[in-house]
Amino acid sequence: MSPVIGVLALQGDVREHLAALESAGATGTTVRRPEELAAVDGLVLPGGESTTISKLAIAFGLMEPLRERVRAGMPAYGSCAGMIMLADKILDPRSGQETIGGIDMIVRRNAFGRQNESFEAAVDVAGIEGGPVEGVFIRAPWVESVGARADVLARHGEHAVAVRQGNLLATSFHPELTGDHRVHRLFAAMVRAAG
Ligand SMILES: NC(=O)CC[C@H](N)C(=O)O
Repeated sequence: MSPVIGVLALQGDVREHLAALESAGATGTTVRRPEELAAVDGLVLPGGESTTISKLAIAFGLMEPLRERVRAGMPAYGSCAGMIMLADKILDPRSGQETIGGIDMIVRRNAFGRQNESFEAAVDVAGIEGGPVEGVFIRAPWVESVGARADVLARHGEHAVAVRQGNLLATSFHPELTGDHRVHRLFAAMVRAAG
């Protein structure tokens, strides 16, 4: 059976992730309410603006349910702002900014520069066959440091840009914008394996 994977739909590039999940053989659905979160097998946290996503998650009563499901082992994949949401710690949070946490790492927001410094780069990701993926970096975070429980799957230059810890996966870049669905296939396989 194809797993049902939610996309947190508070803000950000929700549609692109839903399309990428469908192409990866999963069923995608939007999640805005705790009841919707309870019904999915895994969750994608899209890119957007992590400060806004944090505020809306609190306002929608989703922050605690998200933390509980992640703690209980629900697979989650965060791209860009979603990576920030899965980090245990932000180096430079805005005041009041919270994360769901779960990955033992410290991230730096906007580390690769501003919007007009956005770029694409080929990124070799451990566990993804068939050559590098095209990474789209838009005001992307990088991983400043990871703890012992997290594995770095990819780097761009010196900096970690893809990390996995158990059922949690995070990338600095946006695979949903490229038409290459291998990262979503990897995540769908993680969700199937957890089910
Ligand atoms: N494309 C993105 O998701 C940008 C992330 C944004 N810079 C943040 O702090 O959330």
